Amino acid sequence: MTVDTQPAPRFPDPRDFGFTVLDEAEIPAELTALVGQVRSLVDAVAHTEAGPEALERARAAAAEATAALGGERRAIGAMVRHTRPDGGAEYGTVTNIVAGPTNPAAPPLRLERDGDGLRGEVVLGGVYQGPPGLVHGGWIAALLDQALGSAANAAGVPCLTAKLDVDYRDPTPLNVPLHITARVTGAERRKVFVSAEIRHNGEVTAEGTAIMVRIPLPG
Ligand SMILES: CCCCCCCC/C=C\CCCCCCCC(=O)SCCNC(=O)CCNC(=O)[C@H](O)C(C)(C)COP(=O)(O)OP(=O)(O)OC[C@H]1O[C@@H](n2cnc3c(N)ncnc32)[C@H](O)[C@@H]1OP(=O)(O)O
Repeated sequence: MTVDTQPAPRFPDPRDFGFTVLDEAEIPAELTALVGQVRSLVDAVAHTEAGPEALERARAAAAEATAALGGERRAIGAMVRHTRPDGGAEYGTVTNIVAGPTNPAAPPLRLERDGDGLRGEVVLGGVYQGPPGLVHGGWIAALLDQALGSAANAAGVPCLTAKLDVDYRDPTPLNVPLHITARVTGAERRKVFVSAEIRHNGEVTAEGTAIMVRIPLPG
């Protein structure tokens, strides 16, 4: 048996490649609170049965809130740095649709290191619905892709998904804690092989495997 004693490579600093990077501590608490409020609003709008007057009041308040933010916008591609307890850094885009901390459309999924992989927990409400009472299959794939990509990137290798396979084993319910795990299972030249699962109550509802391909970085 071969034991790999190589330390994981350090993820390159995206600033060295022209990306804007903010530390997650730089995200104002007021923005985090606003993002949470907008998530609640989206859920309320999607499910409301309020009458016309209440709907018009809510629309006007939403228009006012949009105007209050002015025209100042963060650049597309801006990244956020998360510093792990061991001092290492992990990066993602700040508006990532699955995990972005400033994106109200993201659940968000937060992943942390667990042994040689990652794990996280997420609850998806009715705005992630596909079949009645169940999570949309595309969102299941999105959760798995994020976990798979994060596992490969957490191993210090900037890479993109080249191939994603999803097995939908059992229906994935809404409004319950979903447990997600992901790990690197192998590597060959520029390919990194990764595997992930979504579980509810300990039962696997979906499994994903992917081939991630390392991005050639200049220099
Ligand atoms: C320091 C700054 C870094 C900044 C960037 C940070 C990254 C992210 C950081 C944090 C993220 C956290 C998590 C994110 C999670 C979400 C992930 C996503 O959603 S990714 C978006 C969707 N995916 C795409 O848009 C890819 C589109 N495809 C491509 O760009 C190319 O096809 C690419 C790069 C994948 C490969 O193209 P080629 O020209 O560079 O390389 P070729 O030679 O074709 O392939 C290399 C090897 O890969 C295999 N390969 C390529 N495609 C394959 C496929 N579909 N199936 C199987 N193998 C494939 C080939 O057979 C070859 O293997 P052999 O070395 O010969 O053994």
